[in-house]
Amino acid sequence: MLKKLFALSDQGERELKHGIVATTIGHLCIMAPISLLMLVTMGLLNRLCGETELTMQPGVIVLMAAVLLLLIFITQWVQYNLTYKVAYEESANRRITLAEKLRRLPLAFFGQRDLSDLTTTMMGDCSKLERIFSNAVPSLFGTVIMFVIVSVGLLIMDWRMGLCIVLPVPVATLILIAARKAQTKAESRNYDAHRAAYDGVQEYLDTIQELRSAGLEQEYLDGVEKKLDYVVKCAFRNELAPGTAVTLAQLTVRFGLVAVLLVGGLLVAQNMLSVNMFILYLLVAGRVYEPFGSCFMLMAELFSAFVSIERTKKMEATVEQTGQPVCKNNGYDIEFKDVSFSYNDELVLNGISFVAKQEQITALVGPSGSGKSTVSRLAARFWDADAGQVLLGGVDVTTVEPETLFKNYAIVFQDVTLFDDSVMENIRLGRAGATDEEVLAAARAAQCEEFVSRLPGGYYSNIGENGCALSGGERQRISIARAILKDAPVVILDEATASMDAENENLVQQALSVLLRGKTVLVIAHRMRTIANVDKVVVLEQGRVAETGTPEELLNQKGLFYRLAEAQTVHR
Ligand SMILES: Nc1ncnc2c1ncn2[C@@H]1O[C@H](COP(=O)(O)OP(=O)(O)OP(=O)(O)O)[C@@H](O)[C@H]1O
Repeated sequence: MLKKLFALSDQGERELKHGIVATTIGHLCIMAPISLLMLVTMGLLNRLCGETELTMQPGVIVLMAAVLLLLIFITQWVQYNLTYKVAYEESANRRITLAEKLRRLPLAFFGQRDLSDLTTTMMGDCSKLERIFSNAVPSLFGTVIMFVIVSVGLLIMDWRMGLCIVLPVPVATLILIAARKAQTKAESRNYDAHRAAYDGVQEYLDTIQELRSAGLEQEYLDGVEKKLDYVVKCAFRNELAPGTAVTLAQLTVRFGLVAVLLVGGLLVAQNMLSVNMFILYLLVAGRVYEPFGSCFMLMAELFSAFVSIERTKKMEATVEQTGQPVCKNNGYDIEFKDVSFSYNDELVLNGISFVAKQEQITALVGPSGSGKSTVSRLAARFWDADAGQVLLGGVDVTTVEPETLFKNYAIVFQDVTLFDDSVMENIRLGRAGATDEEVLAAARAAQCEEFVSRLPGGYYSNIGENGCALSGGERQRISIARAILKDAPVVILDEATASMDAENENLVQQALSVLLRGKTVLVIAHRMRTIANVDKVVVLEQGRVAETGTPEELLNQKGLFYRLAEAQTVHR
């Protein structure tokens, strides 16, 4: 039950149970001094009443107190060790499991969740659960179990006085449960507000150049400020809901002591209860609610943690991309067989069929938004098709584990991602373990030499966050060098040469044409110049294949391809 409720591992559940047992024993030990207090009080009362015989020797009482203190220390030490161990280990495991999960998720998942959402789940939610497991859960369960045991004893000894002590606790718990819905709502709203503010600040920093040049910086900052104000409001409301409920609950349990005083006094006056029993219940009532003070607060914290647990569970439940660890392909033809695909229920590819043959360059052409990039992403199983099949050398790509499949592909994306590292390491990303000489050869083939020689440290120069120290064309050449280094049998070029000047583009085209020989190449290019020498063109229009053929055949057909080519000639 604990495993399911708190999304724990088997070991985590086991250790949490041990922690709960230790906490319960700890709480019971804390209750034990009441019996000692009772003995001392009764001894004092006897003395006041003139009796000379001691109920218990002072030495025995001191010894018992020492034993109890030792017991309390041991149980608390065990409880502390167990609960903190389980909390930190579980948290580390949870983060590793989530990271592993992310590795196996389709890219579609990242399109639906933004970065701050994922970061919050991986870091924020995990930290929150760490706190909850080290603190709230064992203490909460320990307190409840201790209270049930003590309550049974109290009810057996005197059910009337027992009820006075027991009843306020379920009433206080009901108050907290009733407030839970409002608390969960406030917690979700608070989370969304934080995320929106985080996104706003992040976007502001990412787009500061554009905002400044458009004179919109102040306007944008006003928007961010509003989001931050809303965060303050939400955070306040988020504290208010559980705060009110916890205060009410704590007040309710205090009525237990009042009830013991009133009912007990009345029963003693009517000779229906002994003074000793009255004192015992008074002592118990003064002590038994103590753990509940912090417990109610922890309960409110636990309710809020359920929102984090749900988010974590949701992420863990996302369907992974699985498949065989081997790809038994026969050659490297890429075939699309009646493939359809939607982003968020919006159909963007509809019954796409074509073959991109090995040792040939196949160009995907079409107006903006016609689905070219989507086709290339499906070819490498970044996403899985909703219907139809994508085959690599006759093997359905959905039957192969993505990591195994990716080994066959070298991809040059439209948006190049570079790391805050040297040129050398950024290129080496194409093939981990490549020697410096191999990296340099790939860099030269991609025409990087000219701009790298201008950098102060050459290939060892740091290029800043996402290559901010480089121009668009230079970034793309690094990306091409990566692909050259990887030397994979299938190459996908997504607008690979878009940011280069004519001179550079020609040089890179030369390098690519040598590299691409004998490979299956799928190239997305808007410029007709870049596809003049391709073997086959697949023209897309609104997610369908409009035409296929060689560039000459399509020009002669005078269809969409011809019109696109014409339009570019006119506009050049
Ligand atoms: N991650 C995404 N989420 C939702 N819709 C998307 C996503 N990526 C693309 N689309 C939509 O899918 C359609 C096809 O996009 P795609 O990028 O494949 O077209 P394209 O032909 O490559 O366009 P372009 O030439 O402008 O790059 C477009 O309508 C686009 O808005």
